[in-house]
Amino acid sequence: MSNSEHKIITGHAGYVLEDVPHLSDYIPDLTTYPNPLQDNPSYSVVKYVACYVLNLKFELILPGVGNILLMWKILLRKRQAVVVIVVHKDSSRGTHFRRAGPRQKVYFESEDVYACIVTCGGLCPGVNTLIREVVCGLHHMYGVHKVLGIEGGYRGFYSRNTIPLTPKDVNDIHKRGGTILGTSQGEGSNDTSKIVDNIQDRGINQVYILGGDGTQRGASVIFEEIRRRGLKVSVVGIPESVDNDIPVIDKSFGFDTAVEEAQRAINAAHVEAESTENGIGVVKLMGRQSGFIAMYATLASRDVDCCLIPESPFYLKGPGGLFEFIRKRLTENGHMVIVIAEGAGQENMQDVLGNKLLQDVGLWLSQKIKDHFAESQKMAITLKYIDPTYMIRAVPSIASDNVSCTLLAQSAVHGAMAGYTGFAVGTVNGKHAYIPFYRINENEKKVVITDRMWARLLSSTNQPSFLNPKEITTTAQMEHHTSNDKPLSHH
Ligand SMILES: Nc1ncnc2c1ncn2[C@@H]1O[C@H](COP(=O)(O)OP(=O)(O)OP(=O)(O)O)[C@@H](O)[C@H]1O
Ligand SMILES: O=P(O)(O)OC[C@H]1O[C@](O)(CO)[C@@H](O)[C@@H]1O
Ligand SMILES: [Mg+2]
Repeated sequence: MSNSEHKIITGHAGYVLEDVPHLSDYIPDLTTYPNPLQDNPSYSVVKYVACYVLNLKFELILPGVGNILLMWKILLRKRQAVVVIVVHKDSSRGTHFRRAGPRQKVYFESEDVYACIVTCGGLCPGVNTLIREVVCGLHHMYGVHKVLGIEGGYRGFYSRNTIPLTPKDVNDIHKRGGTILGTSQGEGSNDTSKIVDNIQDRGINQVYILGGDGTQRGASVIFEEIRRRGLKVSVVGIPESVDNDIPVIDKSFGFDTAVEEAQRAINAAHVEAESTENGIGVVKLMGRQSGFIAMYATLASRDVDCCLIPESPFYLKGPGGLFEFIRKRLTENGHMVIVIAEGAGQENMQDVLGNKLLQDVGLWLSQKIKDHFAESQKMAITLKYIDPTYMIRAVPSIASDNVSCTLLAQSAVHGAMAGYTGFAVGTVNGKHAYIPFYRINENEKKVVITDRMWARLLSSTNQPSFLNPKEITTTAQMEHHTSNDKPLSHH
């Protein structure tokens, strides 16, 4: 299987499984071992033993009155139980991914596993939790005792010291923000060949890679090189984006924490704004390419009068423009809060020659508002600008993200132990799945401004959409294709 080839299995009723690579694809006659979880007392009490997600076989299609029933029979080894999964007609079509979870057979003996963890790219709440849970998952579920932390991102493989990681070492790291391993950013800041040499020389056979889009592209290249060399090494990506802009997956870990933390800035802006006559609070939030943080922080807060995101262009002057709306809201309420994602309004920030100005959009907008109301001299305003950018991602993750990270780490460990490789873990339509790297790396997820969620936001703030009906139709047509890309369900 070359880089350009994907492992795609098709079935009846338009069923497509976009599968992930497996060590046995390129290494013949690998020995398998019973999954040690079968003797784990914690799992023995699980009634339905569905923790063993067997490699499902498509068995039979029954056309029904409204639905086509897809029946998958899973013979559970331990209890000989039969589970039938029913999938509705529409969801049986389209793309499916392999369900994450422990398998009956593993491809590594516990004492032979030598795992490593590396964290790259920008920070995100929850990274330490993931490190902790990969270490603890390997240790407690599979009896793996050799786990190495690579310091300082990819280049740490060949230029930095490593740290042995035991459950004791990582015991309370999830209570801290950042990454205990350190990180590095920037394309081209690694050397794949040297990384794989290092993996090979050390005898590492499981590599857990935490990081954003660039990191996952790097993981894919490392996997390709490992496969080219025929090494028995599982490469697992755990994609991260505080902006929640990873395609395919439902939500990225750390996003909820960032939205929670953003509330503190919005609350402060609101307190400042309502304390003075015609007070305006402007809060700039993360999101260079997508406005999910700004949108969810606005929906959560209810104190926000206007939310501006990269996906929804806006204009300042004239009827339907931002200045008109600000004047109206100040007249009605006496104060207002504006949330702006850092990538919003780039189309406005050009010099007279049309060149892009590399400015802080929050500062730019604040100045424009001040200038406008100073010039018109009919309304004195007081504007306070808050920029909590890095504060919202440098915090420890909240409880719900800790749970997500724990489960993601466990899915990652189960996948590697089962011999899968070259995949990313993530939640798709509510279920953990093993997703091929090319799917994670194909594009960035955006807020779809013709979708219900943006409509809900507009109705909650009652702000202008800044779009005329013709533009809305065009946008809807363009976005129809992208929103249809999401897999409907999975294997
Ligand atoms: N296209 C690529 N191919 C191979 N490796 C890459 C690629 N892009 C980035 N990398 C590697 O991944 C590391 C992290 O990438 P990058 O700095 O783009 O951050 P990221 O993972 O996208 O996270 P964030 O966007 O949150 O900063 C880089 O330092 C580099 O080593
Ligand atoms: O300055 P850095 O470390 O690149 O990170 C900032 C960026 O990271 C992102 O969250 C993307 O992960 C952007 O929205 C943000 O501007
Ligand atoms: Mg990136």
